[in-house]
Amino acid sequence: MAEPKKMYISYNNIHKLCQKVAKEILAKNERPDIIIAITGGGMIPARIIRSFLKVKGEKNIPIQAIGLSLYEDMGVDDTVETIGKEVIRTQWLDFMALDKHFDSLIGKKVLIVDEVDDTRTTLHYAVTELEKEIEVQQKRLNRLNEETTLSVFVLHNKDKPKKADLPAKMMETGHYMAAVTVPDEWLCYPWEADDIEEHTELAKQQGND
Ligand SMILES: O=P(O)(O)OC[C@H]1O[C@H](OP(=O)(O)OP(=O)(O)O)[C@H](O)[C@@H]1O
Repeated sequence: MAEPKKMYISYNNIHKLCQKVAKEILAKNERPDIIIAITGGGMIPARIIRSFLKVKGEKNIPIQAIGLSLYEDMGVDDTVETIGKEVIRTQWLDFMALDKHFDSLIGKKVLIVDEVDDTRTTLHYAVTELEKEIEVQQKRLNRLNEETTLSVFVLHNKDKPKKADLPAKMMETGHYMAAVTVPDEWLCYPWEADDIEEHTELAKQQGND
């Protein structure tokens, strides 16, 4: 089988994509109260966008990390059709280190960040689990009237059939933000590059600098 086409992305390009989306978020007056980075790919974009979301006189937005990894689930029957991908949770939210008023996500604007939306399996898992958790806490604390807004920011959305969905409301209200939609190619991020100079040059040649 032929190798899929490779798309090289530079650090500068990532920086600019974060800046573009941050501007859009601030223009809509939807500065998040908390950023949730999906490790590992979401960590660098989360850190960059936080700086662009900084507003004078306002506290820095806290970043929390959740660890989600796609695990090849070979199925019981070893045929191609049964091969799926399962999400494994390796790390979750921890409010202990935050300001004491920040005891949950209830009533907050939450920005979930990852680098790529490929089959959408990971984002679906993250959003579903966070929604479930918020609902449980709302019931427990009797805070049912507070509205929580979950948004998603990814650098790249691959234009392909997805294996899972995100809430229709999120998609319809502009709370799903992909800096760019790209063909279903092999995305080469700079943090994986052996030779960053060569990588950056290839990204430049493709206009991704
Ligand atoms: O849309 P999906 O098909 O779910 O794929 C996207 C996910 O896959 C990658 O994570 P991976 O599990 O490879 O871990 P990593 O971020 O640590 O590299 C990537 O960082 C996304 O989280």
